[in-house]
Amino acid sequence: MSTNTLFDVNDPKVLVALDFANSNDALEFVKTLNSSACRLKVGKELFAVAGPNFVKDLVKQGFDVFLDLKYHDIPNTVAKAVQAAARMGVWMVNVHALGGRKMMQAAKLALDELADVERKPLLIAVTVLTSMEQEDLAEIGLQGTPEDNVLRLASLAQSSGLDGVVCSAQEAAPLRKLVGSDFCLVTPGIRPSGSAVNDQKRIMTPVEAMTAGSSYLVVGRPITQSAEPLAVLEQINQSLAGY
Ligand SMILES: O=C(O)c1cc(=O)[nH]c(=O)n1[C@@H]1O[C@H](COP(=O)(O)O)[C@@H](O)[C@H]1O
Repeated sequence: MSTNTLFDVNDPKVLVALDFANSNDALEFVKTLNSSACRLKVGKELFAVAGPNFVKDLVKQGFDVFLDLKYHDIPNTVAKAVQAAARMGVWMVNVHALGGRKMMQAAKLALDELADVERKPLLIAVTVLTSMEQEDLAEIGLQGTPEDNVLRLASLAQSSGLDGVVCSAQEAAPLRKLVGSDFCLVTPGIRPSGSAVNDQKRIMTPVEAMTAGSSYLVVGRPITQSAEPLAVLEQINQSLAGY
C-alpha cells in the first residue's frame, strides 16, 4: 500500500469506521481496501443491519476488526456479550467504563475463560465520548473536565484488567504518563486538517494524535465520505510513517 518503507504493514494504525447504513455499501467500500493499510471498525449502525456473519466475513478476508458495540449492562450480560464477540473472531471489543469495575472485571474474566477461541480480542473501555464537552458531563452529573474524567475512568479500566481505553487524542499525553507504554489508547475524533468536524468536539489531526501517544486512530467520515477515500487513507498512512 504505502511506498514509504517506514509504514508498518503488520500494524496499521488507522481503524476505518465502517459507519454505513447497509451491508452492500459497506462491502463495496471494503473491496477497495487492503488489510495491510488499515483495520476496520464495525459499530452499532452497521452491525444492526449486517450482523455477525458480516463481521465474520471481514475477519475471513483477513481484516482485523474492532467490534464497537460499547457494551454497558449488568456484569453477566456484558460477560456473555464479549464472549459472543470473541467467537466472531474480532481483534478488539469495547465496553463502557461507566459500567464500573465489576462489569469490566466480569468481561475480562469471561474472555480469559473462553477455551474455544484461538485469538482472544483486546478488551478496551470507552471513557468519555469524543462528542462530549465539560458542559455535557456536568448535565449528567460528572464533575470536572473531560480530561479529569478520562484519567479517572482509564485508571479504573486498567486496574480492572483491561487492555486499553477509547479516549480523545487530546487526553492521550497525560494519559500515557498515567498508564504507561503497554496500555492501548484508541482515539476517535481524528480530523486531518481541513476536514469537516461534524459532531465531534475533542479532535486532533492524525500526526498530533500519534505524537500525543495514541496507539490507534479511529477515522470514519474523513475517509468514508471523501470523494477519494483511498487517497485520504494513503495520505494519513504516509503522514504516520515511523510511528
Ligand atoms: O468507540 C468509538 O469508536 C467511539 C468513541 C468515541 O468516544 N467517539 C467516537 O467517535 N467513536 C466512534 O468513532 C467513529 C468516529 O467516526 P468519525 O467521526 O466519522 O470519524 C464513530 O464510529 C464513533 O462511533
